[in-house]
Amino acid sequence: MYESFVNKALSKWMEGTGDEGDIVISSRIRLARNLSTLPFPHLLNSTDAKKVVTMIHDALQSLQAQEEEKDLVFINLLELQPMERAILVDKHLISPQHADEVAGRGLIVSLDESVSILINEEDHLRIQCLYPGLELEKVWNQASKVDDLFESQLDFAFDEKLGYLTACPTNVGTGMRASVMMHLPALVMTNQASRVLASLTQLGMTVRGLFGEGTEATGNLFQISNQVTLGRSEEEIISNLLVVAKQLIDQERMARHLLLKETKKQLEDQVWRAYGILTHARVISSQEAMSLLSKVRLGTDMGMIKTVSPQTLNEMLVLTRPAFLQKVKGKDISAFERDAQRATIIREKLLTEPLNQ
Ligand SMILES: Nc1ncnc2c1ncn2[C@@H]1O[C@H](COP(=O)(O)OP(=O)(O)OP(=O)(O)O)[C@@H](O)[C@H]1O
Repeated sequence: MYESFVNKALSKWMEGTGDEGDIVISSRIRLARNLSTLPFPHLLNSTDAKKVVTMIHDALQSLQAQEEEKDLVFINLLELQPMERAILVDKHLISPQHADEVAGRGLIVSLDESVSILINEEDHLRIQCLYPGLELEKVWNQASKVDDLFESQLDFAFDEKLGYLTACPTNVGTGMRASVMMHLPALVMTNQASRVLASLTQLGMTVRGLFGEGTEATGNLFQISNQVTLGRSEEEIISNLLVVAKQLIDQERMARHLLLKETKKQLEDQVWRAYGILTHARVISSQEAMSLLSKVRLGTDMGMIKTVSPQTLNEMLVLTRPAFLQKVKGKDISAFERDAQRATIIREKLLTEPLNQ
């Protein structure tokens, strides 16, 4: 069953749709929950870790017996090859940490891949919901529904004063991290990104790279999320993030406008050079591909390139990652072979979409 999740590159969050979809790639809500009867994952022995997985799997089966959440699928991560788990990371269905240590861990995913539940990652349950565009309320409604369903079957660790109890004290309270992944190339090109993003910490926000905590921003993609989970309601956290996201969208739009007004030719040159390299290169590193794809995306959003769809660009975020390239070849390949395979995939994808100037 898990094959369908690793065979296709496209997940719902990459559809390139949703509110402000030209700047906000995706919105995510993650809820951290723990069973009241067992120690947190970092203190679990392997027998108890298996017990947690079984209890959550049983809860899912009992929900399904009541005709609830029929499209959720349980996946035994031990059945997957490391390369297949890496694909789930690239699709943002699991965190890099969850792919590394798989014994005593589990995963539940919805068929459209908008919901995934990580079992025994940092907490017993990490319920995550992902949608394309700026759709925080929609993701919150979905995450909250899944949370309620599992809470109807399981006893979650909860304190009247503190709220939900979590392995890391920074998540106590709502256990919620709300985040938006934003494409901010014009703020970077006009040298405003570092200043603007640094100021977000004063507003209680964290800025992370493409794969979350401890990862670099690449391709001008930034993940912005709430830092505080305690003493605020879920709705407050979401509305604060929404305000911040909207301000960033305005600033990015202003920077795009400025680039168009003052340096239109240079901007067009950069966009078309990026398109030219991507459609002709024979060998390309992941870093270079990400940076050029960001420019093509900007050119698409600003109406310079008319035929490349946002969905194709999002899909390439996964298709050009090492794990997927390896999967396409069906065997382990060297770094050089990966770079060559990446160039071929990008060329073929971009050139099948006829060029319109
Ligand atoms: N808006 C988003 N769109 C797509 N993927 C996201 C988004 N926000 C986070 N992710 C992905 O979710 C995974 C986990 O992200 P991150 O480490 O930031 O949060 P977390 O693990 O939920 O929180 P914490 O660090 O508090 O434990 C990463 O793979 C990251 O890329």
